[in-house]
Amino acid sequence: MSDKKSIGIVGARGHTGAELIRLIAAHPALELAFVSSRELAGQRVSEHSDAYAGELRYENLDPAAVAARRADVVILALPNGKAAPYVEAIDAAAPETLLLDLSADYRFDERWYYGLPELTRGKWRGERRISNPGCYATAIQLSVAPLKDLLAAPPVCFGVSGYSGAGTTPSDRNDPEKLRDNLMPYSLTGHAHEKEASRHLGVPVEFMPHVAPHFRGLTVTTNLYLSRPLKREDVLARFHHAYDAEPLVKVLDEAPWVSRIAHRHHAEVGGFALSADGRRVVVVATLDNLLKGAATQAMQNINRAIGVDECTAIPVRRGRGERSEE
Ligand SMILES: NC(=O)C1=CN([C@@H]2O[C@H](COP(=O)(O)OP(=O)(O)OC[C@H]3O[C@@H](n4cnc5c(N)ncnc54)[C@H](OP(=O)(O)O)[C@@H]3O)[C@@H](O)[C@H]2O)C=CC1
Ligand SMILES: CC(=O)N[C@@H](CCC(=O)OP(=O)(O)O)C(=O)O
Repeated sequence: MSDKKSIGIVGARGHTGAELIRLIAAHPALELAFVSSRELAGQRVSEHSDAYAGELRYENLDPAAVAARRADVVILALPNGKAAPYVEAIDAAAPETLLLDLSADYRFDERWYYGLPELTRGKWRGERRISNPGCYATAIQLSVAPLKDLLAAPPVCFGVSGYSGAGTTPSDRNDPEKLRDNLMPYSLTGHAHEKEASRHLGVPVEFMPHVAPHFRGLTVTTNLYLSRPLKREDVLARFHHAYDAEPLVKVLDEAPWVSRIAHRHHAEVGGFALSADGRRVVVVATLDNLLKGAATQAMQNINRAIGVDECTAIPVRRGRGERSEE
């Protein structure tokens, strides 16, 4: 009998579900027990994922059926607003299940651990309910946290995402025709990730998202006014101090490019352009919204909760102070 933990994915047809299947297929301590999709029910997972070689087929599982499987771990990768019936069924029938939700539904719920490991792992108290952060919200928080004590005004964050960020439900924001040669602004005040980042940083931020014609990867460029002047080396030192021990956050001298982050598991933070008076700094962050912005971060959180190294099955190479992925 396998001593691996069983894991199921609800919403496994989607962009993040596909990345999770890839990560789990290579995981030494996890075994894919079920994958739920209404559209792909009956089809072999191996026909849709080149990373998975087993016999498993997609199934259409309702909340009661998911809970009845009694998997050790369940990931919900559903559109926003759809998680509650699954959470309720698991709470009732299998409360010991480790449950991770990728949507925004529990990011403001005090009973759930908000898992942005580099910033919140010290707050994990063994919770079995984990809310995975939003993609832009991850980039915003990683950009602001090292300077949080020096803010003279709310940071202003300009975000540009690839259209995989908008999921697979058809909309203007994932329509390649409408995005062709275009940059589409949306939710310019009050975006959910503005509220999420403000809540978890504990300081207000202002966020202006856009979607672009590329498929995956996002950039957040953040303008921060400081309460006292800093030199560029001081800013760099703060970011290095915050992230040099982190395998999945790289601090760069130059501003990172989104074209270099697709399919990579880490976030990059760099640029650090200062105004002449040292009171304004601009920080640029990139990450792959489907990986560090979703599936990879979920895997970090699950790894920690099942008691294995946080980077298990995440392709990261460490050593000599320089961390880069395989
Ligand atoms: N895309 C991204 O960059 C990021 C996404 N997230 C969040 O992760 C979650 C998943 O995102 P993503 O993978 O992009 O979404 P997709 O739209 O690509 O996939 C959604 C999945 O949910 C299933 N689904 C849709 N509606 C329902 C329903 N009513 N009941 C049951 N299943 C349903 C779909 O499969 P089927 O229809 O076959 O059942 C599909 O498998 C979302 O909450 C999103 O906000 C978080 C960070 C980044
Ligand atoms: C381009 C695009 O549309 N991106 C999504 C963010 C994706 C994400 O992280 O979503 P959740 O917070 O919903 O989990 C958006 O702005 O809503």
